[in-house]
Amino acid sequence: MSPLPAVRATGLTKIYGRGDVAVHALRGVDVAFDAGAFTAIMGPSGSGKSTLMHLLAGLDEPSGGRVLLGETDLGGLDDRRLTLLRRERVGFVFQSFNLLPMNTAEQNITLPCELAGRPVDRSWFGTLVDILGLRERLTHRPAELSGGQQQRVAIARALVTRPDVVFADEPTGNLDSAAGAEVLSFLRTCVRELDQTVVMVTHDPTAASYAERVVLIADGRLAGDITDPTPESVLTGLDALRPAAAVAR
Ligand SMILES: Nc1ncnc2c1ncn2[C@@H]1O[C@H](COP(=O)(O)OP(=O)(O)OP(=O)(O)O)[C@@H](O)[C@H]1O
Repeated sequence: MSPLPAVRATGLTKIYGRGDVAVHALRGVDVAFDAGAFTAIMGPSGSGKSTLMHLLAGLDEPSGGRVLLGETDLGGLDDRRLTLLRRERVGFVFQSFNLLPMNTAEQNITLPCELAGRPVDRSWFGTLVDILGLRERLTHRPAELSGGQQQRVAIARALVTRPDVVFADEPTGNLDSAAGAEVLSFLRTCVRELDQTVVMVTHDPTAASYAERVVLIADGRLAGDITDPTPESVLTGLDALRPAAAVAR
């Protein structure tokens, strides 16, 4: 039997608004993300990537279909349970880092444990800090760190509770290409060496090539699946979506 995916969606639909102004952002998506894998989600602007990620992370409710985080059906959870699940079983990395400016790097990293009222697992914390190259930066505040270092702090923060899955939304969008490449290498190392699960939305084929798999979305539907992507294979996959996207509009 194959191991349970970290997160999966079946028949997922999302309609924003009603009647004439209704937008069908997702039109029936079936997709599973393996535990211990680094997957990128790509597709044209407006294809439904952010919507999919928000539904997978329990940040918004689907119009139809199901999301399962491990064995937990998110549809069966009330608001309080969903909040707890997001806090304890899901990690987030944003384009804009979202660190607390008055807190040190260490305080930013351990914040999710504080919010969950859980002790920090010091050995795991140490592993993360070493893998992410933050040992010498722990007493610095965000303003004293480079963009790449800030994003590495955000990655450590996302991983400190050992979540089932980390969702990264354009994690390199605010970084120059060298810092972006470094952050992506660190993310990949966290997946490979620490057996973490990362699902990343990106517009950048080079960023996507750091993942082990790229899931393509067009017009609210799954439109492709690339294993061991290269920037070239991702570009080819995206190019193939163009006519379909144009016809759909
Ligand atoms: N809150 C909302 N209300 C109404 N329509 C929305 C809302 N959020 C998204 N949409 C629409 O749903 C569709 C999918 O949007 P989504 O943000 O998921 O796409 P995306 O692929 O992430 O786009 P981008 O790459 O531009 O960020 C788009 O047509 C968008 O305009």
